[in-house]
Amino acid sequence: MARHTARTPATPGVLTDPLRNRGVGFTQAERDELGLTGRLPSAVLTLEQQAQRAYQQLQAQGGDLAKNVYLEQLHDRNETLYYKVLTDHLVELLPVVYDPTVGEAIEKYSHEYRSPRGVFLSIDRPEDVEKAFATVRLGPEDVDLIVCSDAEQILGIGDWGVGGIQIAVGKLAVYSAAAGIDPARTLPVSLDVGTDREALLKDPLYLGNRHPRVRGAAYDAFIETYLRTASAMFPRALLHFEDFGPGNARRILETYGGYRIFNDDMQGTGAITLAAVLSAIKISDVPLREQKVVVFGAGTAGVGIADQLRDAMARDGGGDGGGGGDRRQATARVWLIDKPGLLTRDTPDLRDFQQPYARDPSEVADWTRDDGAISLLETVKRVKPTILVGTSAVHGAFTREVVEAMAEGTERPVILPLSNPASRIEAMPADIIAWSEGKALVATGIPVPPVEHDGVTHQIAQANNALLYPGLGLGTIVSGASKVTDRMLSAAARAVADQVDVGAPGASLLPPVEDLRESSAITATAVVEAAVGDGVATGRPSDPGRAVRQAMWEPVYGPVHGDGATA
Ligand SMILES: NC(=O)C1=CN([C@@H]2O[C@H](COP(=O)(O)OP(=O)(O)OC[C@H]3O[C@@H](n4cnc5c(N)ncnc54)[C@H](O)[C@@H]3O)[C@@H](O)[C@H]2O)C=CC1
Ligand SMILES: CC(=O)C(=O)O
Ligand SMILES: [Mg+2]
Repeated sequence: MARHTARTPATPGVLTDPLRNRGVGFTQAERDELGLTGRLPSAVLTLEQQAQRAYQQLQAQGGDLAKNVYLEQLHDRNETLYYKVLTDHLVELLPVVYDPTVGEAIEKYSHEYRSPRGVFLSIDRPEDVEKAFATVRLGPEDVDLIVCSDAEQILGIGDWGVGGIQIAVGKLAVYSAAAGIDPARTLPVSLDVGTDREALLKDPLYLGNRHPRVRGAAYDAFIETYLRTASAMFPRALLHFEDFGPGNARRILETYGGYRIFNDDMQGTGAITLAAVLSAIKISDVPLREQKVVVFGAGTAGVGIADQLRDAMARDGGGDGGGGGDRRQATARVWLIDKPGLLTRDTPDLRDFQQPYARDPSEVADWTRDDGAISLLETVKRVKPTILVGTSAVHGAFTREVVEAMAEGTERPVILPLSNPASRIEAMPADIIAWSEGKALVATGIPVPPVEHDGVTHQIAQANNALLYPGLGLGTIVSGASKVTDRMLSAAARAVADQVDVGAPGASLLPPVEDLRESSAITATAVVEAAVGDGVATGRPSDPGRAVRQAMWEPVYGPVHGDGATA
């Protein structure tokens, strides 16, 4: 007797395409038109009702990682609904889809994997780069933004191989939720060059290339193939680089400056830190040119920050930040500390980007050394810095002694433990504020609740590049800027700082996350104006503020598109 296998009817394409799917949000007429008759329960819900249900389901998840996984599944099912939930609850959900939970999602990627999102490019098949991009079926005018990562230095948690796709996904979610960049016009990309993490290489479920990281000429050729192909196929796209290792991040940015490229860890982080410093100056009254900056952790982010603070100090001294005496003087107001302690010209194996800041050994000849190294504490005591930046991913590096020495050396020390995720922060704000007796002006990379001290509520600004790069990206897209210039970065930093009122005691140094959409629009407008001023804009809107707001996508159901439609 013939055997009959029960068959589930095939799901219509529109229900499996997250950009078009609305599930029970489709009206009866739309269901008939799209061939969905009888394929959904009878009720029709509004987007608001669907968002309520999704939010209830989200609350039932046990813990932030489970919430992240739930939201990613929603993202893969119905993108409009995902962004509706995310934007309606941005303060609560930003830490779930982004920093710090995204770090955990990346570590567990191969085990929590449900479905692919993004474009996976493998160094073992560079000839497939064009073919892979062709599968997204988007034309040259259809892509505004691509975020890629090779995942060598994810946040402060190191090399996570193909799991790094989730940092690209998370960064794009912030772009769309915070700055209204249309998610249909964005692509997350994994550049899978292998991993040096033994545990991943040995994990039978690991989903990436199972070999050590490829370096040298083959790596460079792969990056070049990516850049050449992406910019030829999608010439309007801004190419955002995220969480590359210190050896590659800056080299790629400098080598390929001719492309429309942006390194978030260097440029975005530098600009948001400059914004926090500009706000702090309004409180401390110490002019920018007189600041003294110690950076602990002189890698991609640390030296990116040093460069932007240095250029801003040089401009404040009367220069253009581009060269000459002011720049030299500003450089001399920055001290870098890395694993060997304070970096001096005779420190072995200095990286090329650290060299400009390395101190003259004669200047520190009588400073105390531990095992030959000049410590952070000794540097703080000697230099009396006004600003201390942490980008080392060393938890607890800002000890009580260090914070007390900062507070002894200057009236209102600016202390910025910027390392992510929470397990890597150099010190918690509650400690910094207590140890400095309420004097320190603090901002952190992760979201931190306010701190009460001596009758003052200190709002802790989130100095995470996410508070700046969405507006910067939107301004770059709206202006059609051919590159991201230094002036666009400093305009973004100023625009962010200008939104802050530091009049009240304990005021935050940066705008709050709940205002991120409005703040991003203001930042984007300043970026468009700077792009026009710098002569790199290819579009010149007569009213930049209006053009920015008109360009911002919102999560609402628009016209429906049947199978075969591209929108
Ligand atoms: N708040 C924000 O927006 C951002 C924060 N970050 C955070 O900054 C941290 C560093 O990130 P990247 O610069 O990309 O990494 P990186 O690897 O390029 O830099 C880290 C640097 O810290 C140094 N370091 C490690 N141990 C040290 C020690 N014991 N003493 C002194 N220096 C030490 C390393 O040698 C390296 O130069 C991460 O935690 C990351 O999450 C990075 C980008 C943006
Ligand atoms: C925020 C960010 O880009 C980082 O921690 O790497
Ligand atoms: Mg990063």
